[in-house]
This record gives sequence, structure tokens and C-alpha cells, in this order.
Amino acid sequence: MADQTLTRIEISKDYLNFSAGHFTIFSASERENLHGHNFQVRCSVSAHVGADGMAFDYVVLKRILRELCDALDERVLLPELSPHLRLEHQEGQVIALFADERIGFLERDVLLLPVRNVTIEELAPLLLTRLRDRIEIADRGIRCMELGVSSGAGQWAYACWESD
Ligand SMILES: Nc1nc2c(c(=O)[nH]1)N=C([C@H](O)[C@H](O)COP(=O)(O)OP(=O)(O)OP(=O)(O)O)CN2
Repeated sequence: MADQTLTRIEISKDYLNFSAGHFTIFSASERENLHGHNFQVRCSVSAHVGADGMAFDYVVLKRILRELCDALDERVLLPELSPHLRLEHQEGQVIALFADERIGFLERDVLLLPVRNVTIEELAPLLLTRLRDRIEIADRGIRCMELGVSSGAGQWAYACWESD
């Protein structure tokens, strides 16, 4: 009978980070001021170890995670799916309409994300989905992945995926 043992590989590197601006929205009328974080990302992947003594090449995983972080780096992150925020594009600008405010940004400085709020618990599943889209899960026998996002030391949100 084949060995069913799963081995978890954890990747946690200082360079897996992105520096981004955001504001959390609490209600239709309450939001944080625009501010920034050095967001940190980490990941663990559980898989069966193959006959070659490897679960998968973790260099590939690190490269993908780094690219996912770089894609969010040095931008103001705005939520496309917030029920309280409307986004308009006007002459090279993105205007975020919130309550009675019109908050303008240069298009080049912002990134619109398919999330309801720019919180760590929305960023974690977004990045996990993007990771899953890039990694060959079936080929490598990966059974479970967990991706964490932190907005500062000691505050993390984790999103998990398990194969059926
Ligand atoms: N459930 C969540 N709540 C909050 C989030 C979040 O992502 N998910 N984010 C924020 C703020 O944007 C910010 O990240 C937290 O600010 P705050 O804790 O006040 O400040 P620090 O990150 O600097 O933490 P210290 O403990 O003061 O070092 C708010 N809520």
C-alpha cells in the first residue's frame, strides 16, 4: 500500500512582502484614513513525497510568491467589490466615491482588487487563489495549501485550500 503520509513545507521569507497603501472600510460612513503597511506573506504546502525524495521544488513556489507580492508592491490598493465604495475612471484618474467624499488617485498609482475590503482576511484568499492558478497541483500531488498575509508583526490572516 502506498505511503499516505503528507509532508508540509513552509516558506517564510523576509523578501515575501509588499508595501502598499489602503484604508479599511467599516461601514457606509466610516473608514480609516489612507495609510500604508509593509505586508508580509508566508505559505505552507502539504504534499506526498515522491520517489525522488521531494514533494515539489520549493524554488518554484518561492518564485511565484515573490511575483505575487511584486504585483501589489508600491500601489494604493482599492476594493472593487465594496458595497460602500464606487470607483470611477476620469482622465487618467481613479476616483473613489465614499459617503460624501471624492478621493482621487492617479491611475498608475492604484490597483483595483476583486475584494470587498482591503483587509488581510481578503488579501489572503486572493493571493491563495492566484497561487493555485499558477502551481501545478495535480501534477505534484499537492493536497493542502495555506497562505498567510500580515499587515504588521503579530497580526496575520490565513486562507486554506484542501483537495477533495
Ligand atoms: N479584521 C481586520 N481588522 C482590521 C484590519 C484588517 O486587515 N482586518 N486592518 C486594520 C488596519 O488597516 C491596520 O492594519 C491595523 O491598524 P492598527 O492595529 O491600529 O495598527 P498597527 O497595524 O500599527 O498595529 P499595532 O498593534 O499598533 O502595532 C484595522 N482593522
